[in-house]
This record gives sequence, C-alpha cells and structure tokens, in this order.
Amino acid sequence: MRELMVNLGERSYPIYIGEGILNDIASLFDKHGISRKSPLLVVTDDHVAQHYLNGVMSSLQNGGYTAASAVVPSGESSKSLAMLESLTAKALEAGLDRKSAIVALGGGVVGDLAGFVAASYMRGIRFVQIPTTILAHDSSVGGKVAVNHPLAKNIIGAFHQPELVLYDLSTLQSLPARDVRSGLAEVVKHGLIWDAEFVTWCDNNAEKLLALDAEALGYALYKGCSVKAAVVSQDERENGLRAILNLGHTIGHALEAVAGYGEFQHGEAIAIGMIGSAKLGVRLGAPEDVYTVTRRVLGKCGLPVRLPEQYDTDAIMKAMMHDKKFGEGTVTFIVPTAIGKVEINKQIDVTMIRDIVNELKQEADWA
Ligand SMILES: NC(=O)c1ccc[n+]([C@@H]2O[C@H](COP(=O)([O-])OP(=O)(O)OC[C@H]3O[C@@H](n4cnc5c(N)ncnc54)[C@H](O)[C@@H]3O)[C@@H](O)[C@H]2O)c1
Ligand SMILES: O=C(O)C(=O)C[C@@H](O)[C@H](O)[C@H](O)COP(=O)(O)O
Ligand SMILES: [Zn+2]
Repeated sequence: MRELMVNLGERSYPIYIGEGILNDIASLFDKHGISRKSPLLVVTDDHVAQHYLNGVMSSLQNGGYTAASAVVPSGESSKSLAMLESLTAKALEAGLDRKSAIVALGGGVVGDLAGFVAASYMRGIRFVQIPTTILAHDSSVGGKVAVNHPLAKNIIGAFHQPELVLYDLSTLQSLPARDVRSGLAEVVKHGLIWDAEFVTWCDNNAEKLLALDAEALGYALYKGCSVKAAVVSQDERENGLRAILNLGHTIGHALEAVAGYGEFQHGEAIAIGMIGSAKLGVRLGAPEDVYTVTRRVLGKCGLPVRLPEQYDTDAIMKAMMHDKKFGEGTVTFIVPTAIGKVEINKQIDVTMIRDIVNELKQEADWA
C-alpha cells in the first residue's frame, strides 16, 4: 500500500492507495479519528452499489460502526440541488450529528455531491472519500465539492477537505471502458501541468492503462495523486497556483453545460479542452510539440480530440463566461508553455478563444 499526505496544517490528511483496502476500512476510520459513537451515512450511486456497497457496509458494521446508506442515480445529473436536499433528509433520518461522517463511495459525481452535503450539513461535518473511478484520483483529493446549476458546472459548492482518502485500486477492474478512458484525461493532465517525464511515460504506457494493467495503473494513479496533493498543499483555495489544475476545463466545463450534463463524460470534455489549450499555447509561442504530444497521448488513451460540429460556438462562449476564472473583466486561462509546464495567463483575448473553439471543430479524429 502506498501512502501520500495532503499537507494543510490541521486539515492535513492521508491518501492510501493499494489493492484490497476496502476490507480494512473500519480500522483505518478508527485510526483517523472517525467516531464510532455517531452514525455514518455512506453515499453511493446505483452502479457502484451493485458491486461494493454491501462489502463496505459489512466492513463498517463488523468494525463497530453504525451506518446508513443512500444510493443516488449514477451520472452527472445527480450533482444537483435536488439531490443535496434529498441526501440532507437521509442524513437527518439516520440521526447524523456534528461528530458524524459522510462516506463518499464512488466516482467524482458521488464525491463532489456527498462532499457538499458534508460541507453544508450542520454547517460542516467530516467526510471520507472512497474513490472507485480512475478520474476520482483527482476528485477525491483537494476538497473541492459542489453541485451543478443548469447554466454552470460546479457553481454551488465549497472547499471542504476529507478526513482521509481510501483508494482501493481493485475496484477499478469493474469500470466500464468509457469511464476508464475518461479518467485517463485527468491522469494525463497531471503530467501536462507538472511533469514532462510522466507525459512520456503515459505516451509509452497508454495501452497498459487502457487494459487496466494493475502495475501501470498503480504507478499512474500514485503519480497523479502526488501532483494533485503537491499543488493543493501549496494553495488550498485557488488563490494562485491551484488554477493550473484547471487545464482544459474552461472550454471543457462550458461544453459539459451546453451539451447537457452527462452527454460528455467529464474527462472527454476536458480532453477536448486540453487540445484547445495546447493550440492556444502554440499560438502564443510554445513549441509545436505541445500540441502534437498532447493530441497523441490523449488520442492513444481513446479520448476525443475534436469538438463535434453540432455544438454552437456562441453557446459555448456564453457558458464560458460563467467560469470561475473569469472576473474583473478579464479571462484567466491555463496555457501550456512546454510539455509539463503551464502558465496562468490573465490576458487572453476572448476572440482568440472563440477562434480556437471553431478550430477544434476542424480537427481530424484520432486514428
Ligand atoms: N472535486 C474535484 O476536484 C473534481 C476533479 C475532477 C472531476 N470532478 C468531477 O467528477 C465528476 C466525474 O467523475 P467520474 O468520471 O468518476 O464520474 P462518475 O462518478 O459519474 O463515475 C463514472 C461512471 O462509473 C460508474 N462507476 C464508478 N465506479 C465504478 C466501479 N468501480 N465499477 C463500475 N462502475 C463504476 C458510475 O456509476 C458512473 O456511471 C464530474 O462531475 C467532475 O466535475 C471533480
Ligand atoms: O482541484 C482542482 O482545483 C481542479 O481544478 C480539478 C479539476 O479536475 C476538477 O474538475 C474541478 O472540479 C474543477 O474545479 P472548478 O473550480 O473549475 O469547478
Ligand atoms: Zn476535472
């Protein structure tokens, strides 16, 4: 088992990564101060529940915890205010108090939603992340929790750090292929913003990752979590550096909202967004390989590298104006300057982004 720390003073917490961790959750909960005297609420979705809910509930109950469970429909549409309200009712019915914890068992949707319930219930109670997707190596770390509004992604949310992250890699073996590919987008992102050698490694190991090779996956997810933990430890609330984790997300989030939540998987939308950012980087002076390598690695991971023509550029631009990096009349964009390096550029002309969005529709599919 590998262990990493997110260093945030009194809000510091560990990330455990390995196979079979789900069998051991009660002792890890106990070790990290999750009380047995107050009830827990395990939140999951209907796909994950089929595979892992009974095991998690038994582990907790056998370890002396009292736990209720709540199962939401799988998919992005569960990140809603309606679901927040319904889970709050569940928490009240189950008798959760201020010493209770909410346990997020699932992918990024469950993590973001359950985390926001924990952030708001009684003005904030503890929560534990048990990620079950590749993508959730990103979402389970860092404490960004949120639900969506029809007009904008993640626009109702909070920063609320988990008590611990328990990443049992054996759960990834049941992931559908589309979600394997989607999750790899954030893995590649962590290389593109921080570590050129890791991008080369992804380039050389994409096939193994797609085949869920346990060793390759363990290494890639440890690397991805390490980058995320390092960035968040330096800038918990996105006052500066943390914005780099948003590479590809300004276009990606706009696309998710315009297409209708759930049409694109998050990783698919940000893959297209990262191709846009790479094009922008080259236009602003980065070497051409920023574009060719980004495109090749994402393409090898089976991700989309062009924007389907049916999505209206005006609608995408309008949705982009709701991005959290727009403010005081300027657009802040995460722009690659080399493979493994990005800058936070506060002076991007909106018409340049519009041109890039249009060009993304002209890209060839990856063959
Ligand atoms: N908070 C953050 O920092 C952060 C970071 C990245 C992404 N996100 C958010 O994460 C969400 C996307 O997360 P996601 O891609 O994990 O989506 P998801 O949670 O919808 O999971 C993808 C699909 O896989 C299924 N699934 C999950 N685990 C499974 C397993 N082990 N076996 C079989 N099926 C399983 C789910 O039911 C779902 O159908 C988006 O809402 C995105 O905005 C948040
Ligand atoms: O943790 C972060 O910071 C990120 O930006 C990680 C992203 O991958 C993630 O999609 C995040 O939810 C986006 O945050 P937002 O503030 O743009 O909604
Ligand atoms: Zn993301």
